Amino acid sequence: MRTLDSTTSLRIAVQKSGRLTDKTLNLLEGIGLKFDDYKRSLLVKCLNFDVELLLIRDDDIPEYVQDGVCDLGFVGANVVEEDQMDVEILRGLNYGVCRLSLAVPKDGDIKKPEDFAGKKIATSYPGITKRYFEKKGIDVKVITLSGSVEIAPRLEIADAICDLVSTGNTLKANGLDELINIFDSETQLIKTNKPLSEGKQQLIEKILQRIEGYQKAGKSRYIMMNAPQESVERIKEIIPSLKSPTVMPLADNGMVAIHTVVPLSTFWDVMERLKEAGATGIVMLPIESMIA
Ligand SMILES: Nc1ncnc2c1ncn2[C@@H]1O[C@H](COP(=O)(O)OP(=O)(O)OP(=O)(O)O)[C@@H](O)[C@H]1O
Ligand SMILES: O=P(O)(O)OC[C@H]1O[C@H](OP(=O)(O)OP(=O)(O)O)[C@H](O)[C@@H]1O
Ligand SMILES: [Mg+2]
Repeated sequence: MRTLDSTTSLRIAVQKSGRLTDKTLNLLEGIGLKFDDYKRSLLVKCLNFDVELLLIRDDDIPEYVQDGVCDLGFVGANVVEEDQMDVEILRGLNYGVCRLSLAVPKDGDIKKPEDFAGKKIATSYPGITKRYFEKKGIDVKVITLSGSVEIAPRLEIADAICDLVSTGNTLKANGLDELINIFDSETQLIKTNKPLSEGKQQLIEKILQRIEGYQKAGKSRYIMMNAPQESVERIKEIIPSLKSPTVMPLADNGMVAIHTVVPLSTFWDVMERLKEAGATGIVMLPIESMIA
């Protein structure tokens, strides 16, 4: 086992190849970390920070972080919850959003949790599934499969399944109905509980602040518009600004330029009302990062 001292780089575990890989690497690049060609190696040096990425299977990430082989890891909450490792969850990251659900063959006789008593449930998440039924005091037989779980009822290996669902298309394609959502998941940033050097702790703090800025920016848009001076007060009322808008006079008499930031969720509503209030030339720009 590696000893964690100030001379080693901050090591971050990332899924090597799967649903979380591109989004995690985009996030890391989005907060300003630059990497060499990460497709070629399993251990990738960061070019501008004392950081390295370890690219591994997602199932291995919580254990690597628990053992201090990696200091941080990006992994689904479903895997963290399944493995019950001793790690700290630093924050949720709003991607890889899915749920772990119990699903049953259409028109079958399982309709509620009690109906699962004595039934066989196929899953890649035996820990979460068993704990769910143990809490309810219902006896079930859990069959662990590493993939293609949805096919198990048709092969008569199981009466029901417990698997990840997002759109529900995979369930539908296999003639299954989603019955009970037992766990909501998203990607999480996890940290080792092993002692870390002062330098690493500071770097983690910096990474966390940048992620916060990056997440806020993703949910906001910078907007610019022109408007008659007399519309400014009405426009200010419409814009649910994070900060008060910047208002600048234009060369055209009586016209001003207004710049501000709006939450993406309200953008289209705000845009329509701004037009009604007399704003013209409305431009929306994505924001790369927002520091408080
Ligand atoms: N349909 C989905 N929609 C959104 N997120 C999902 C979906 N399916 C899985 N995820 C999330 O993405 C993570 C990785 O999924 P993926 O299918 O790439 O894992 P895997 O096949 O176990 O990969 P590995 O080879 O690394 O073990 C899951 O643990 C879960 O958190
Ligand atoms: O509700 P849906 O949007 O259809 O998504 C659900 C499917 O996504 C995941 O599999 P994935 O596609 O990652 O394949 P894998 O299990 O083979 O890795 C999960 O295991 C389900 O099978
Ligand atoms: Mg996996």
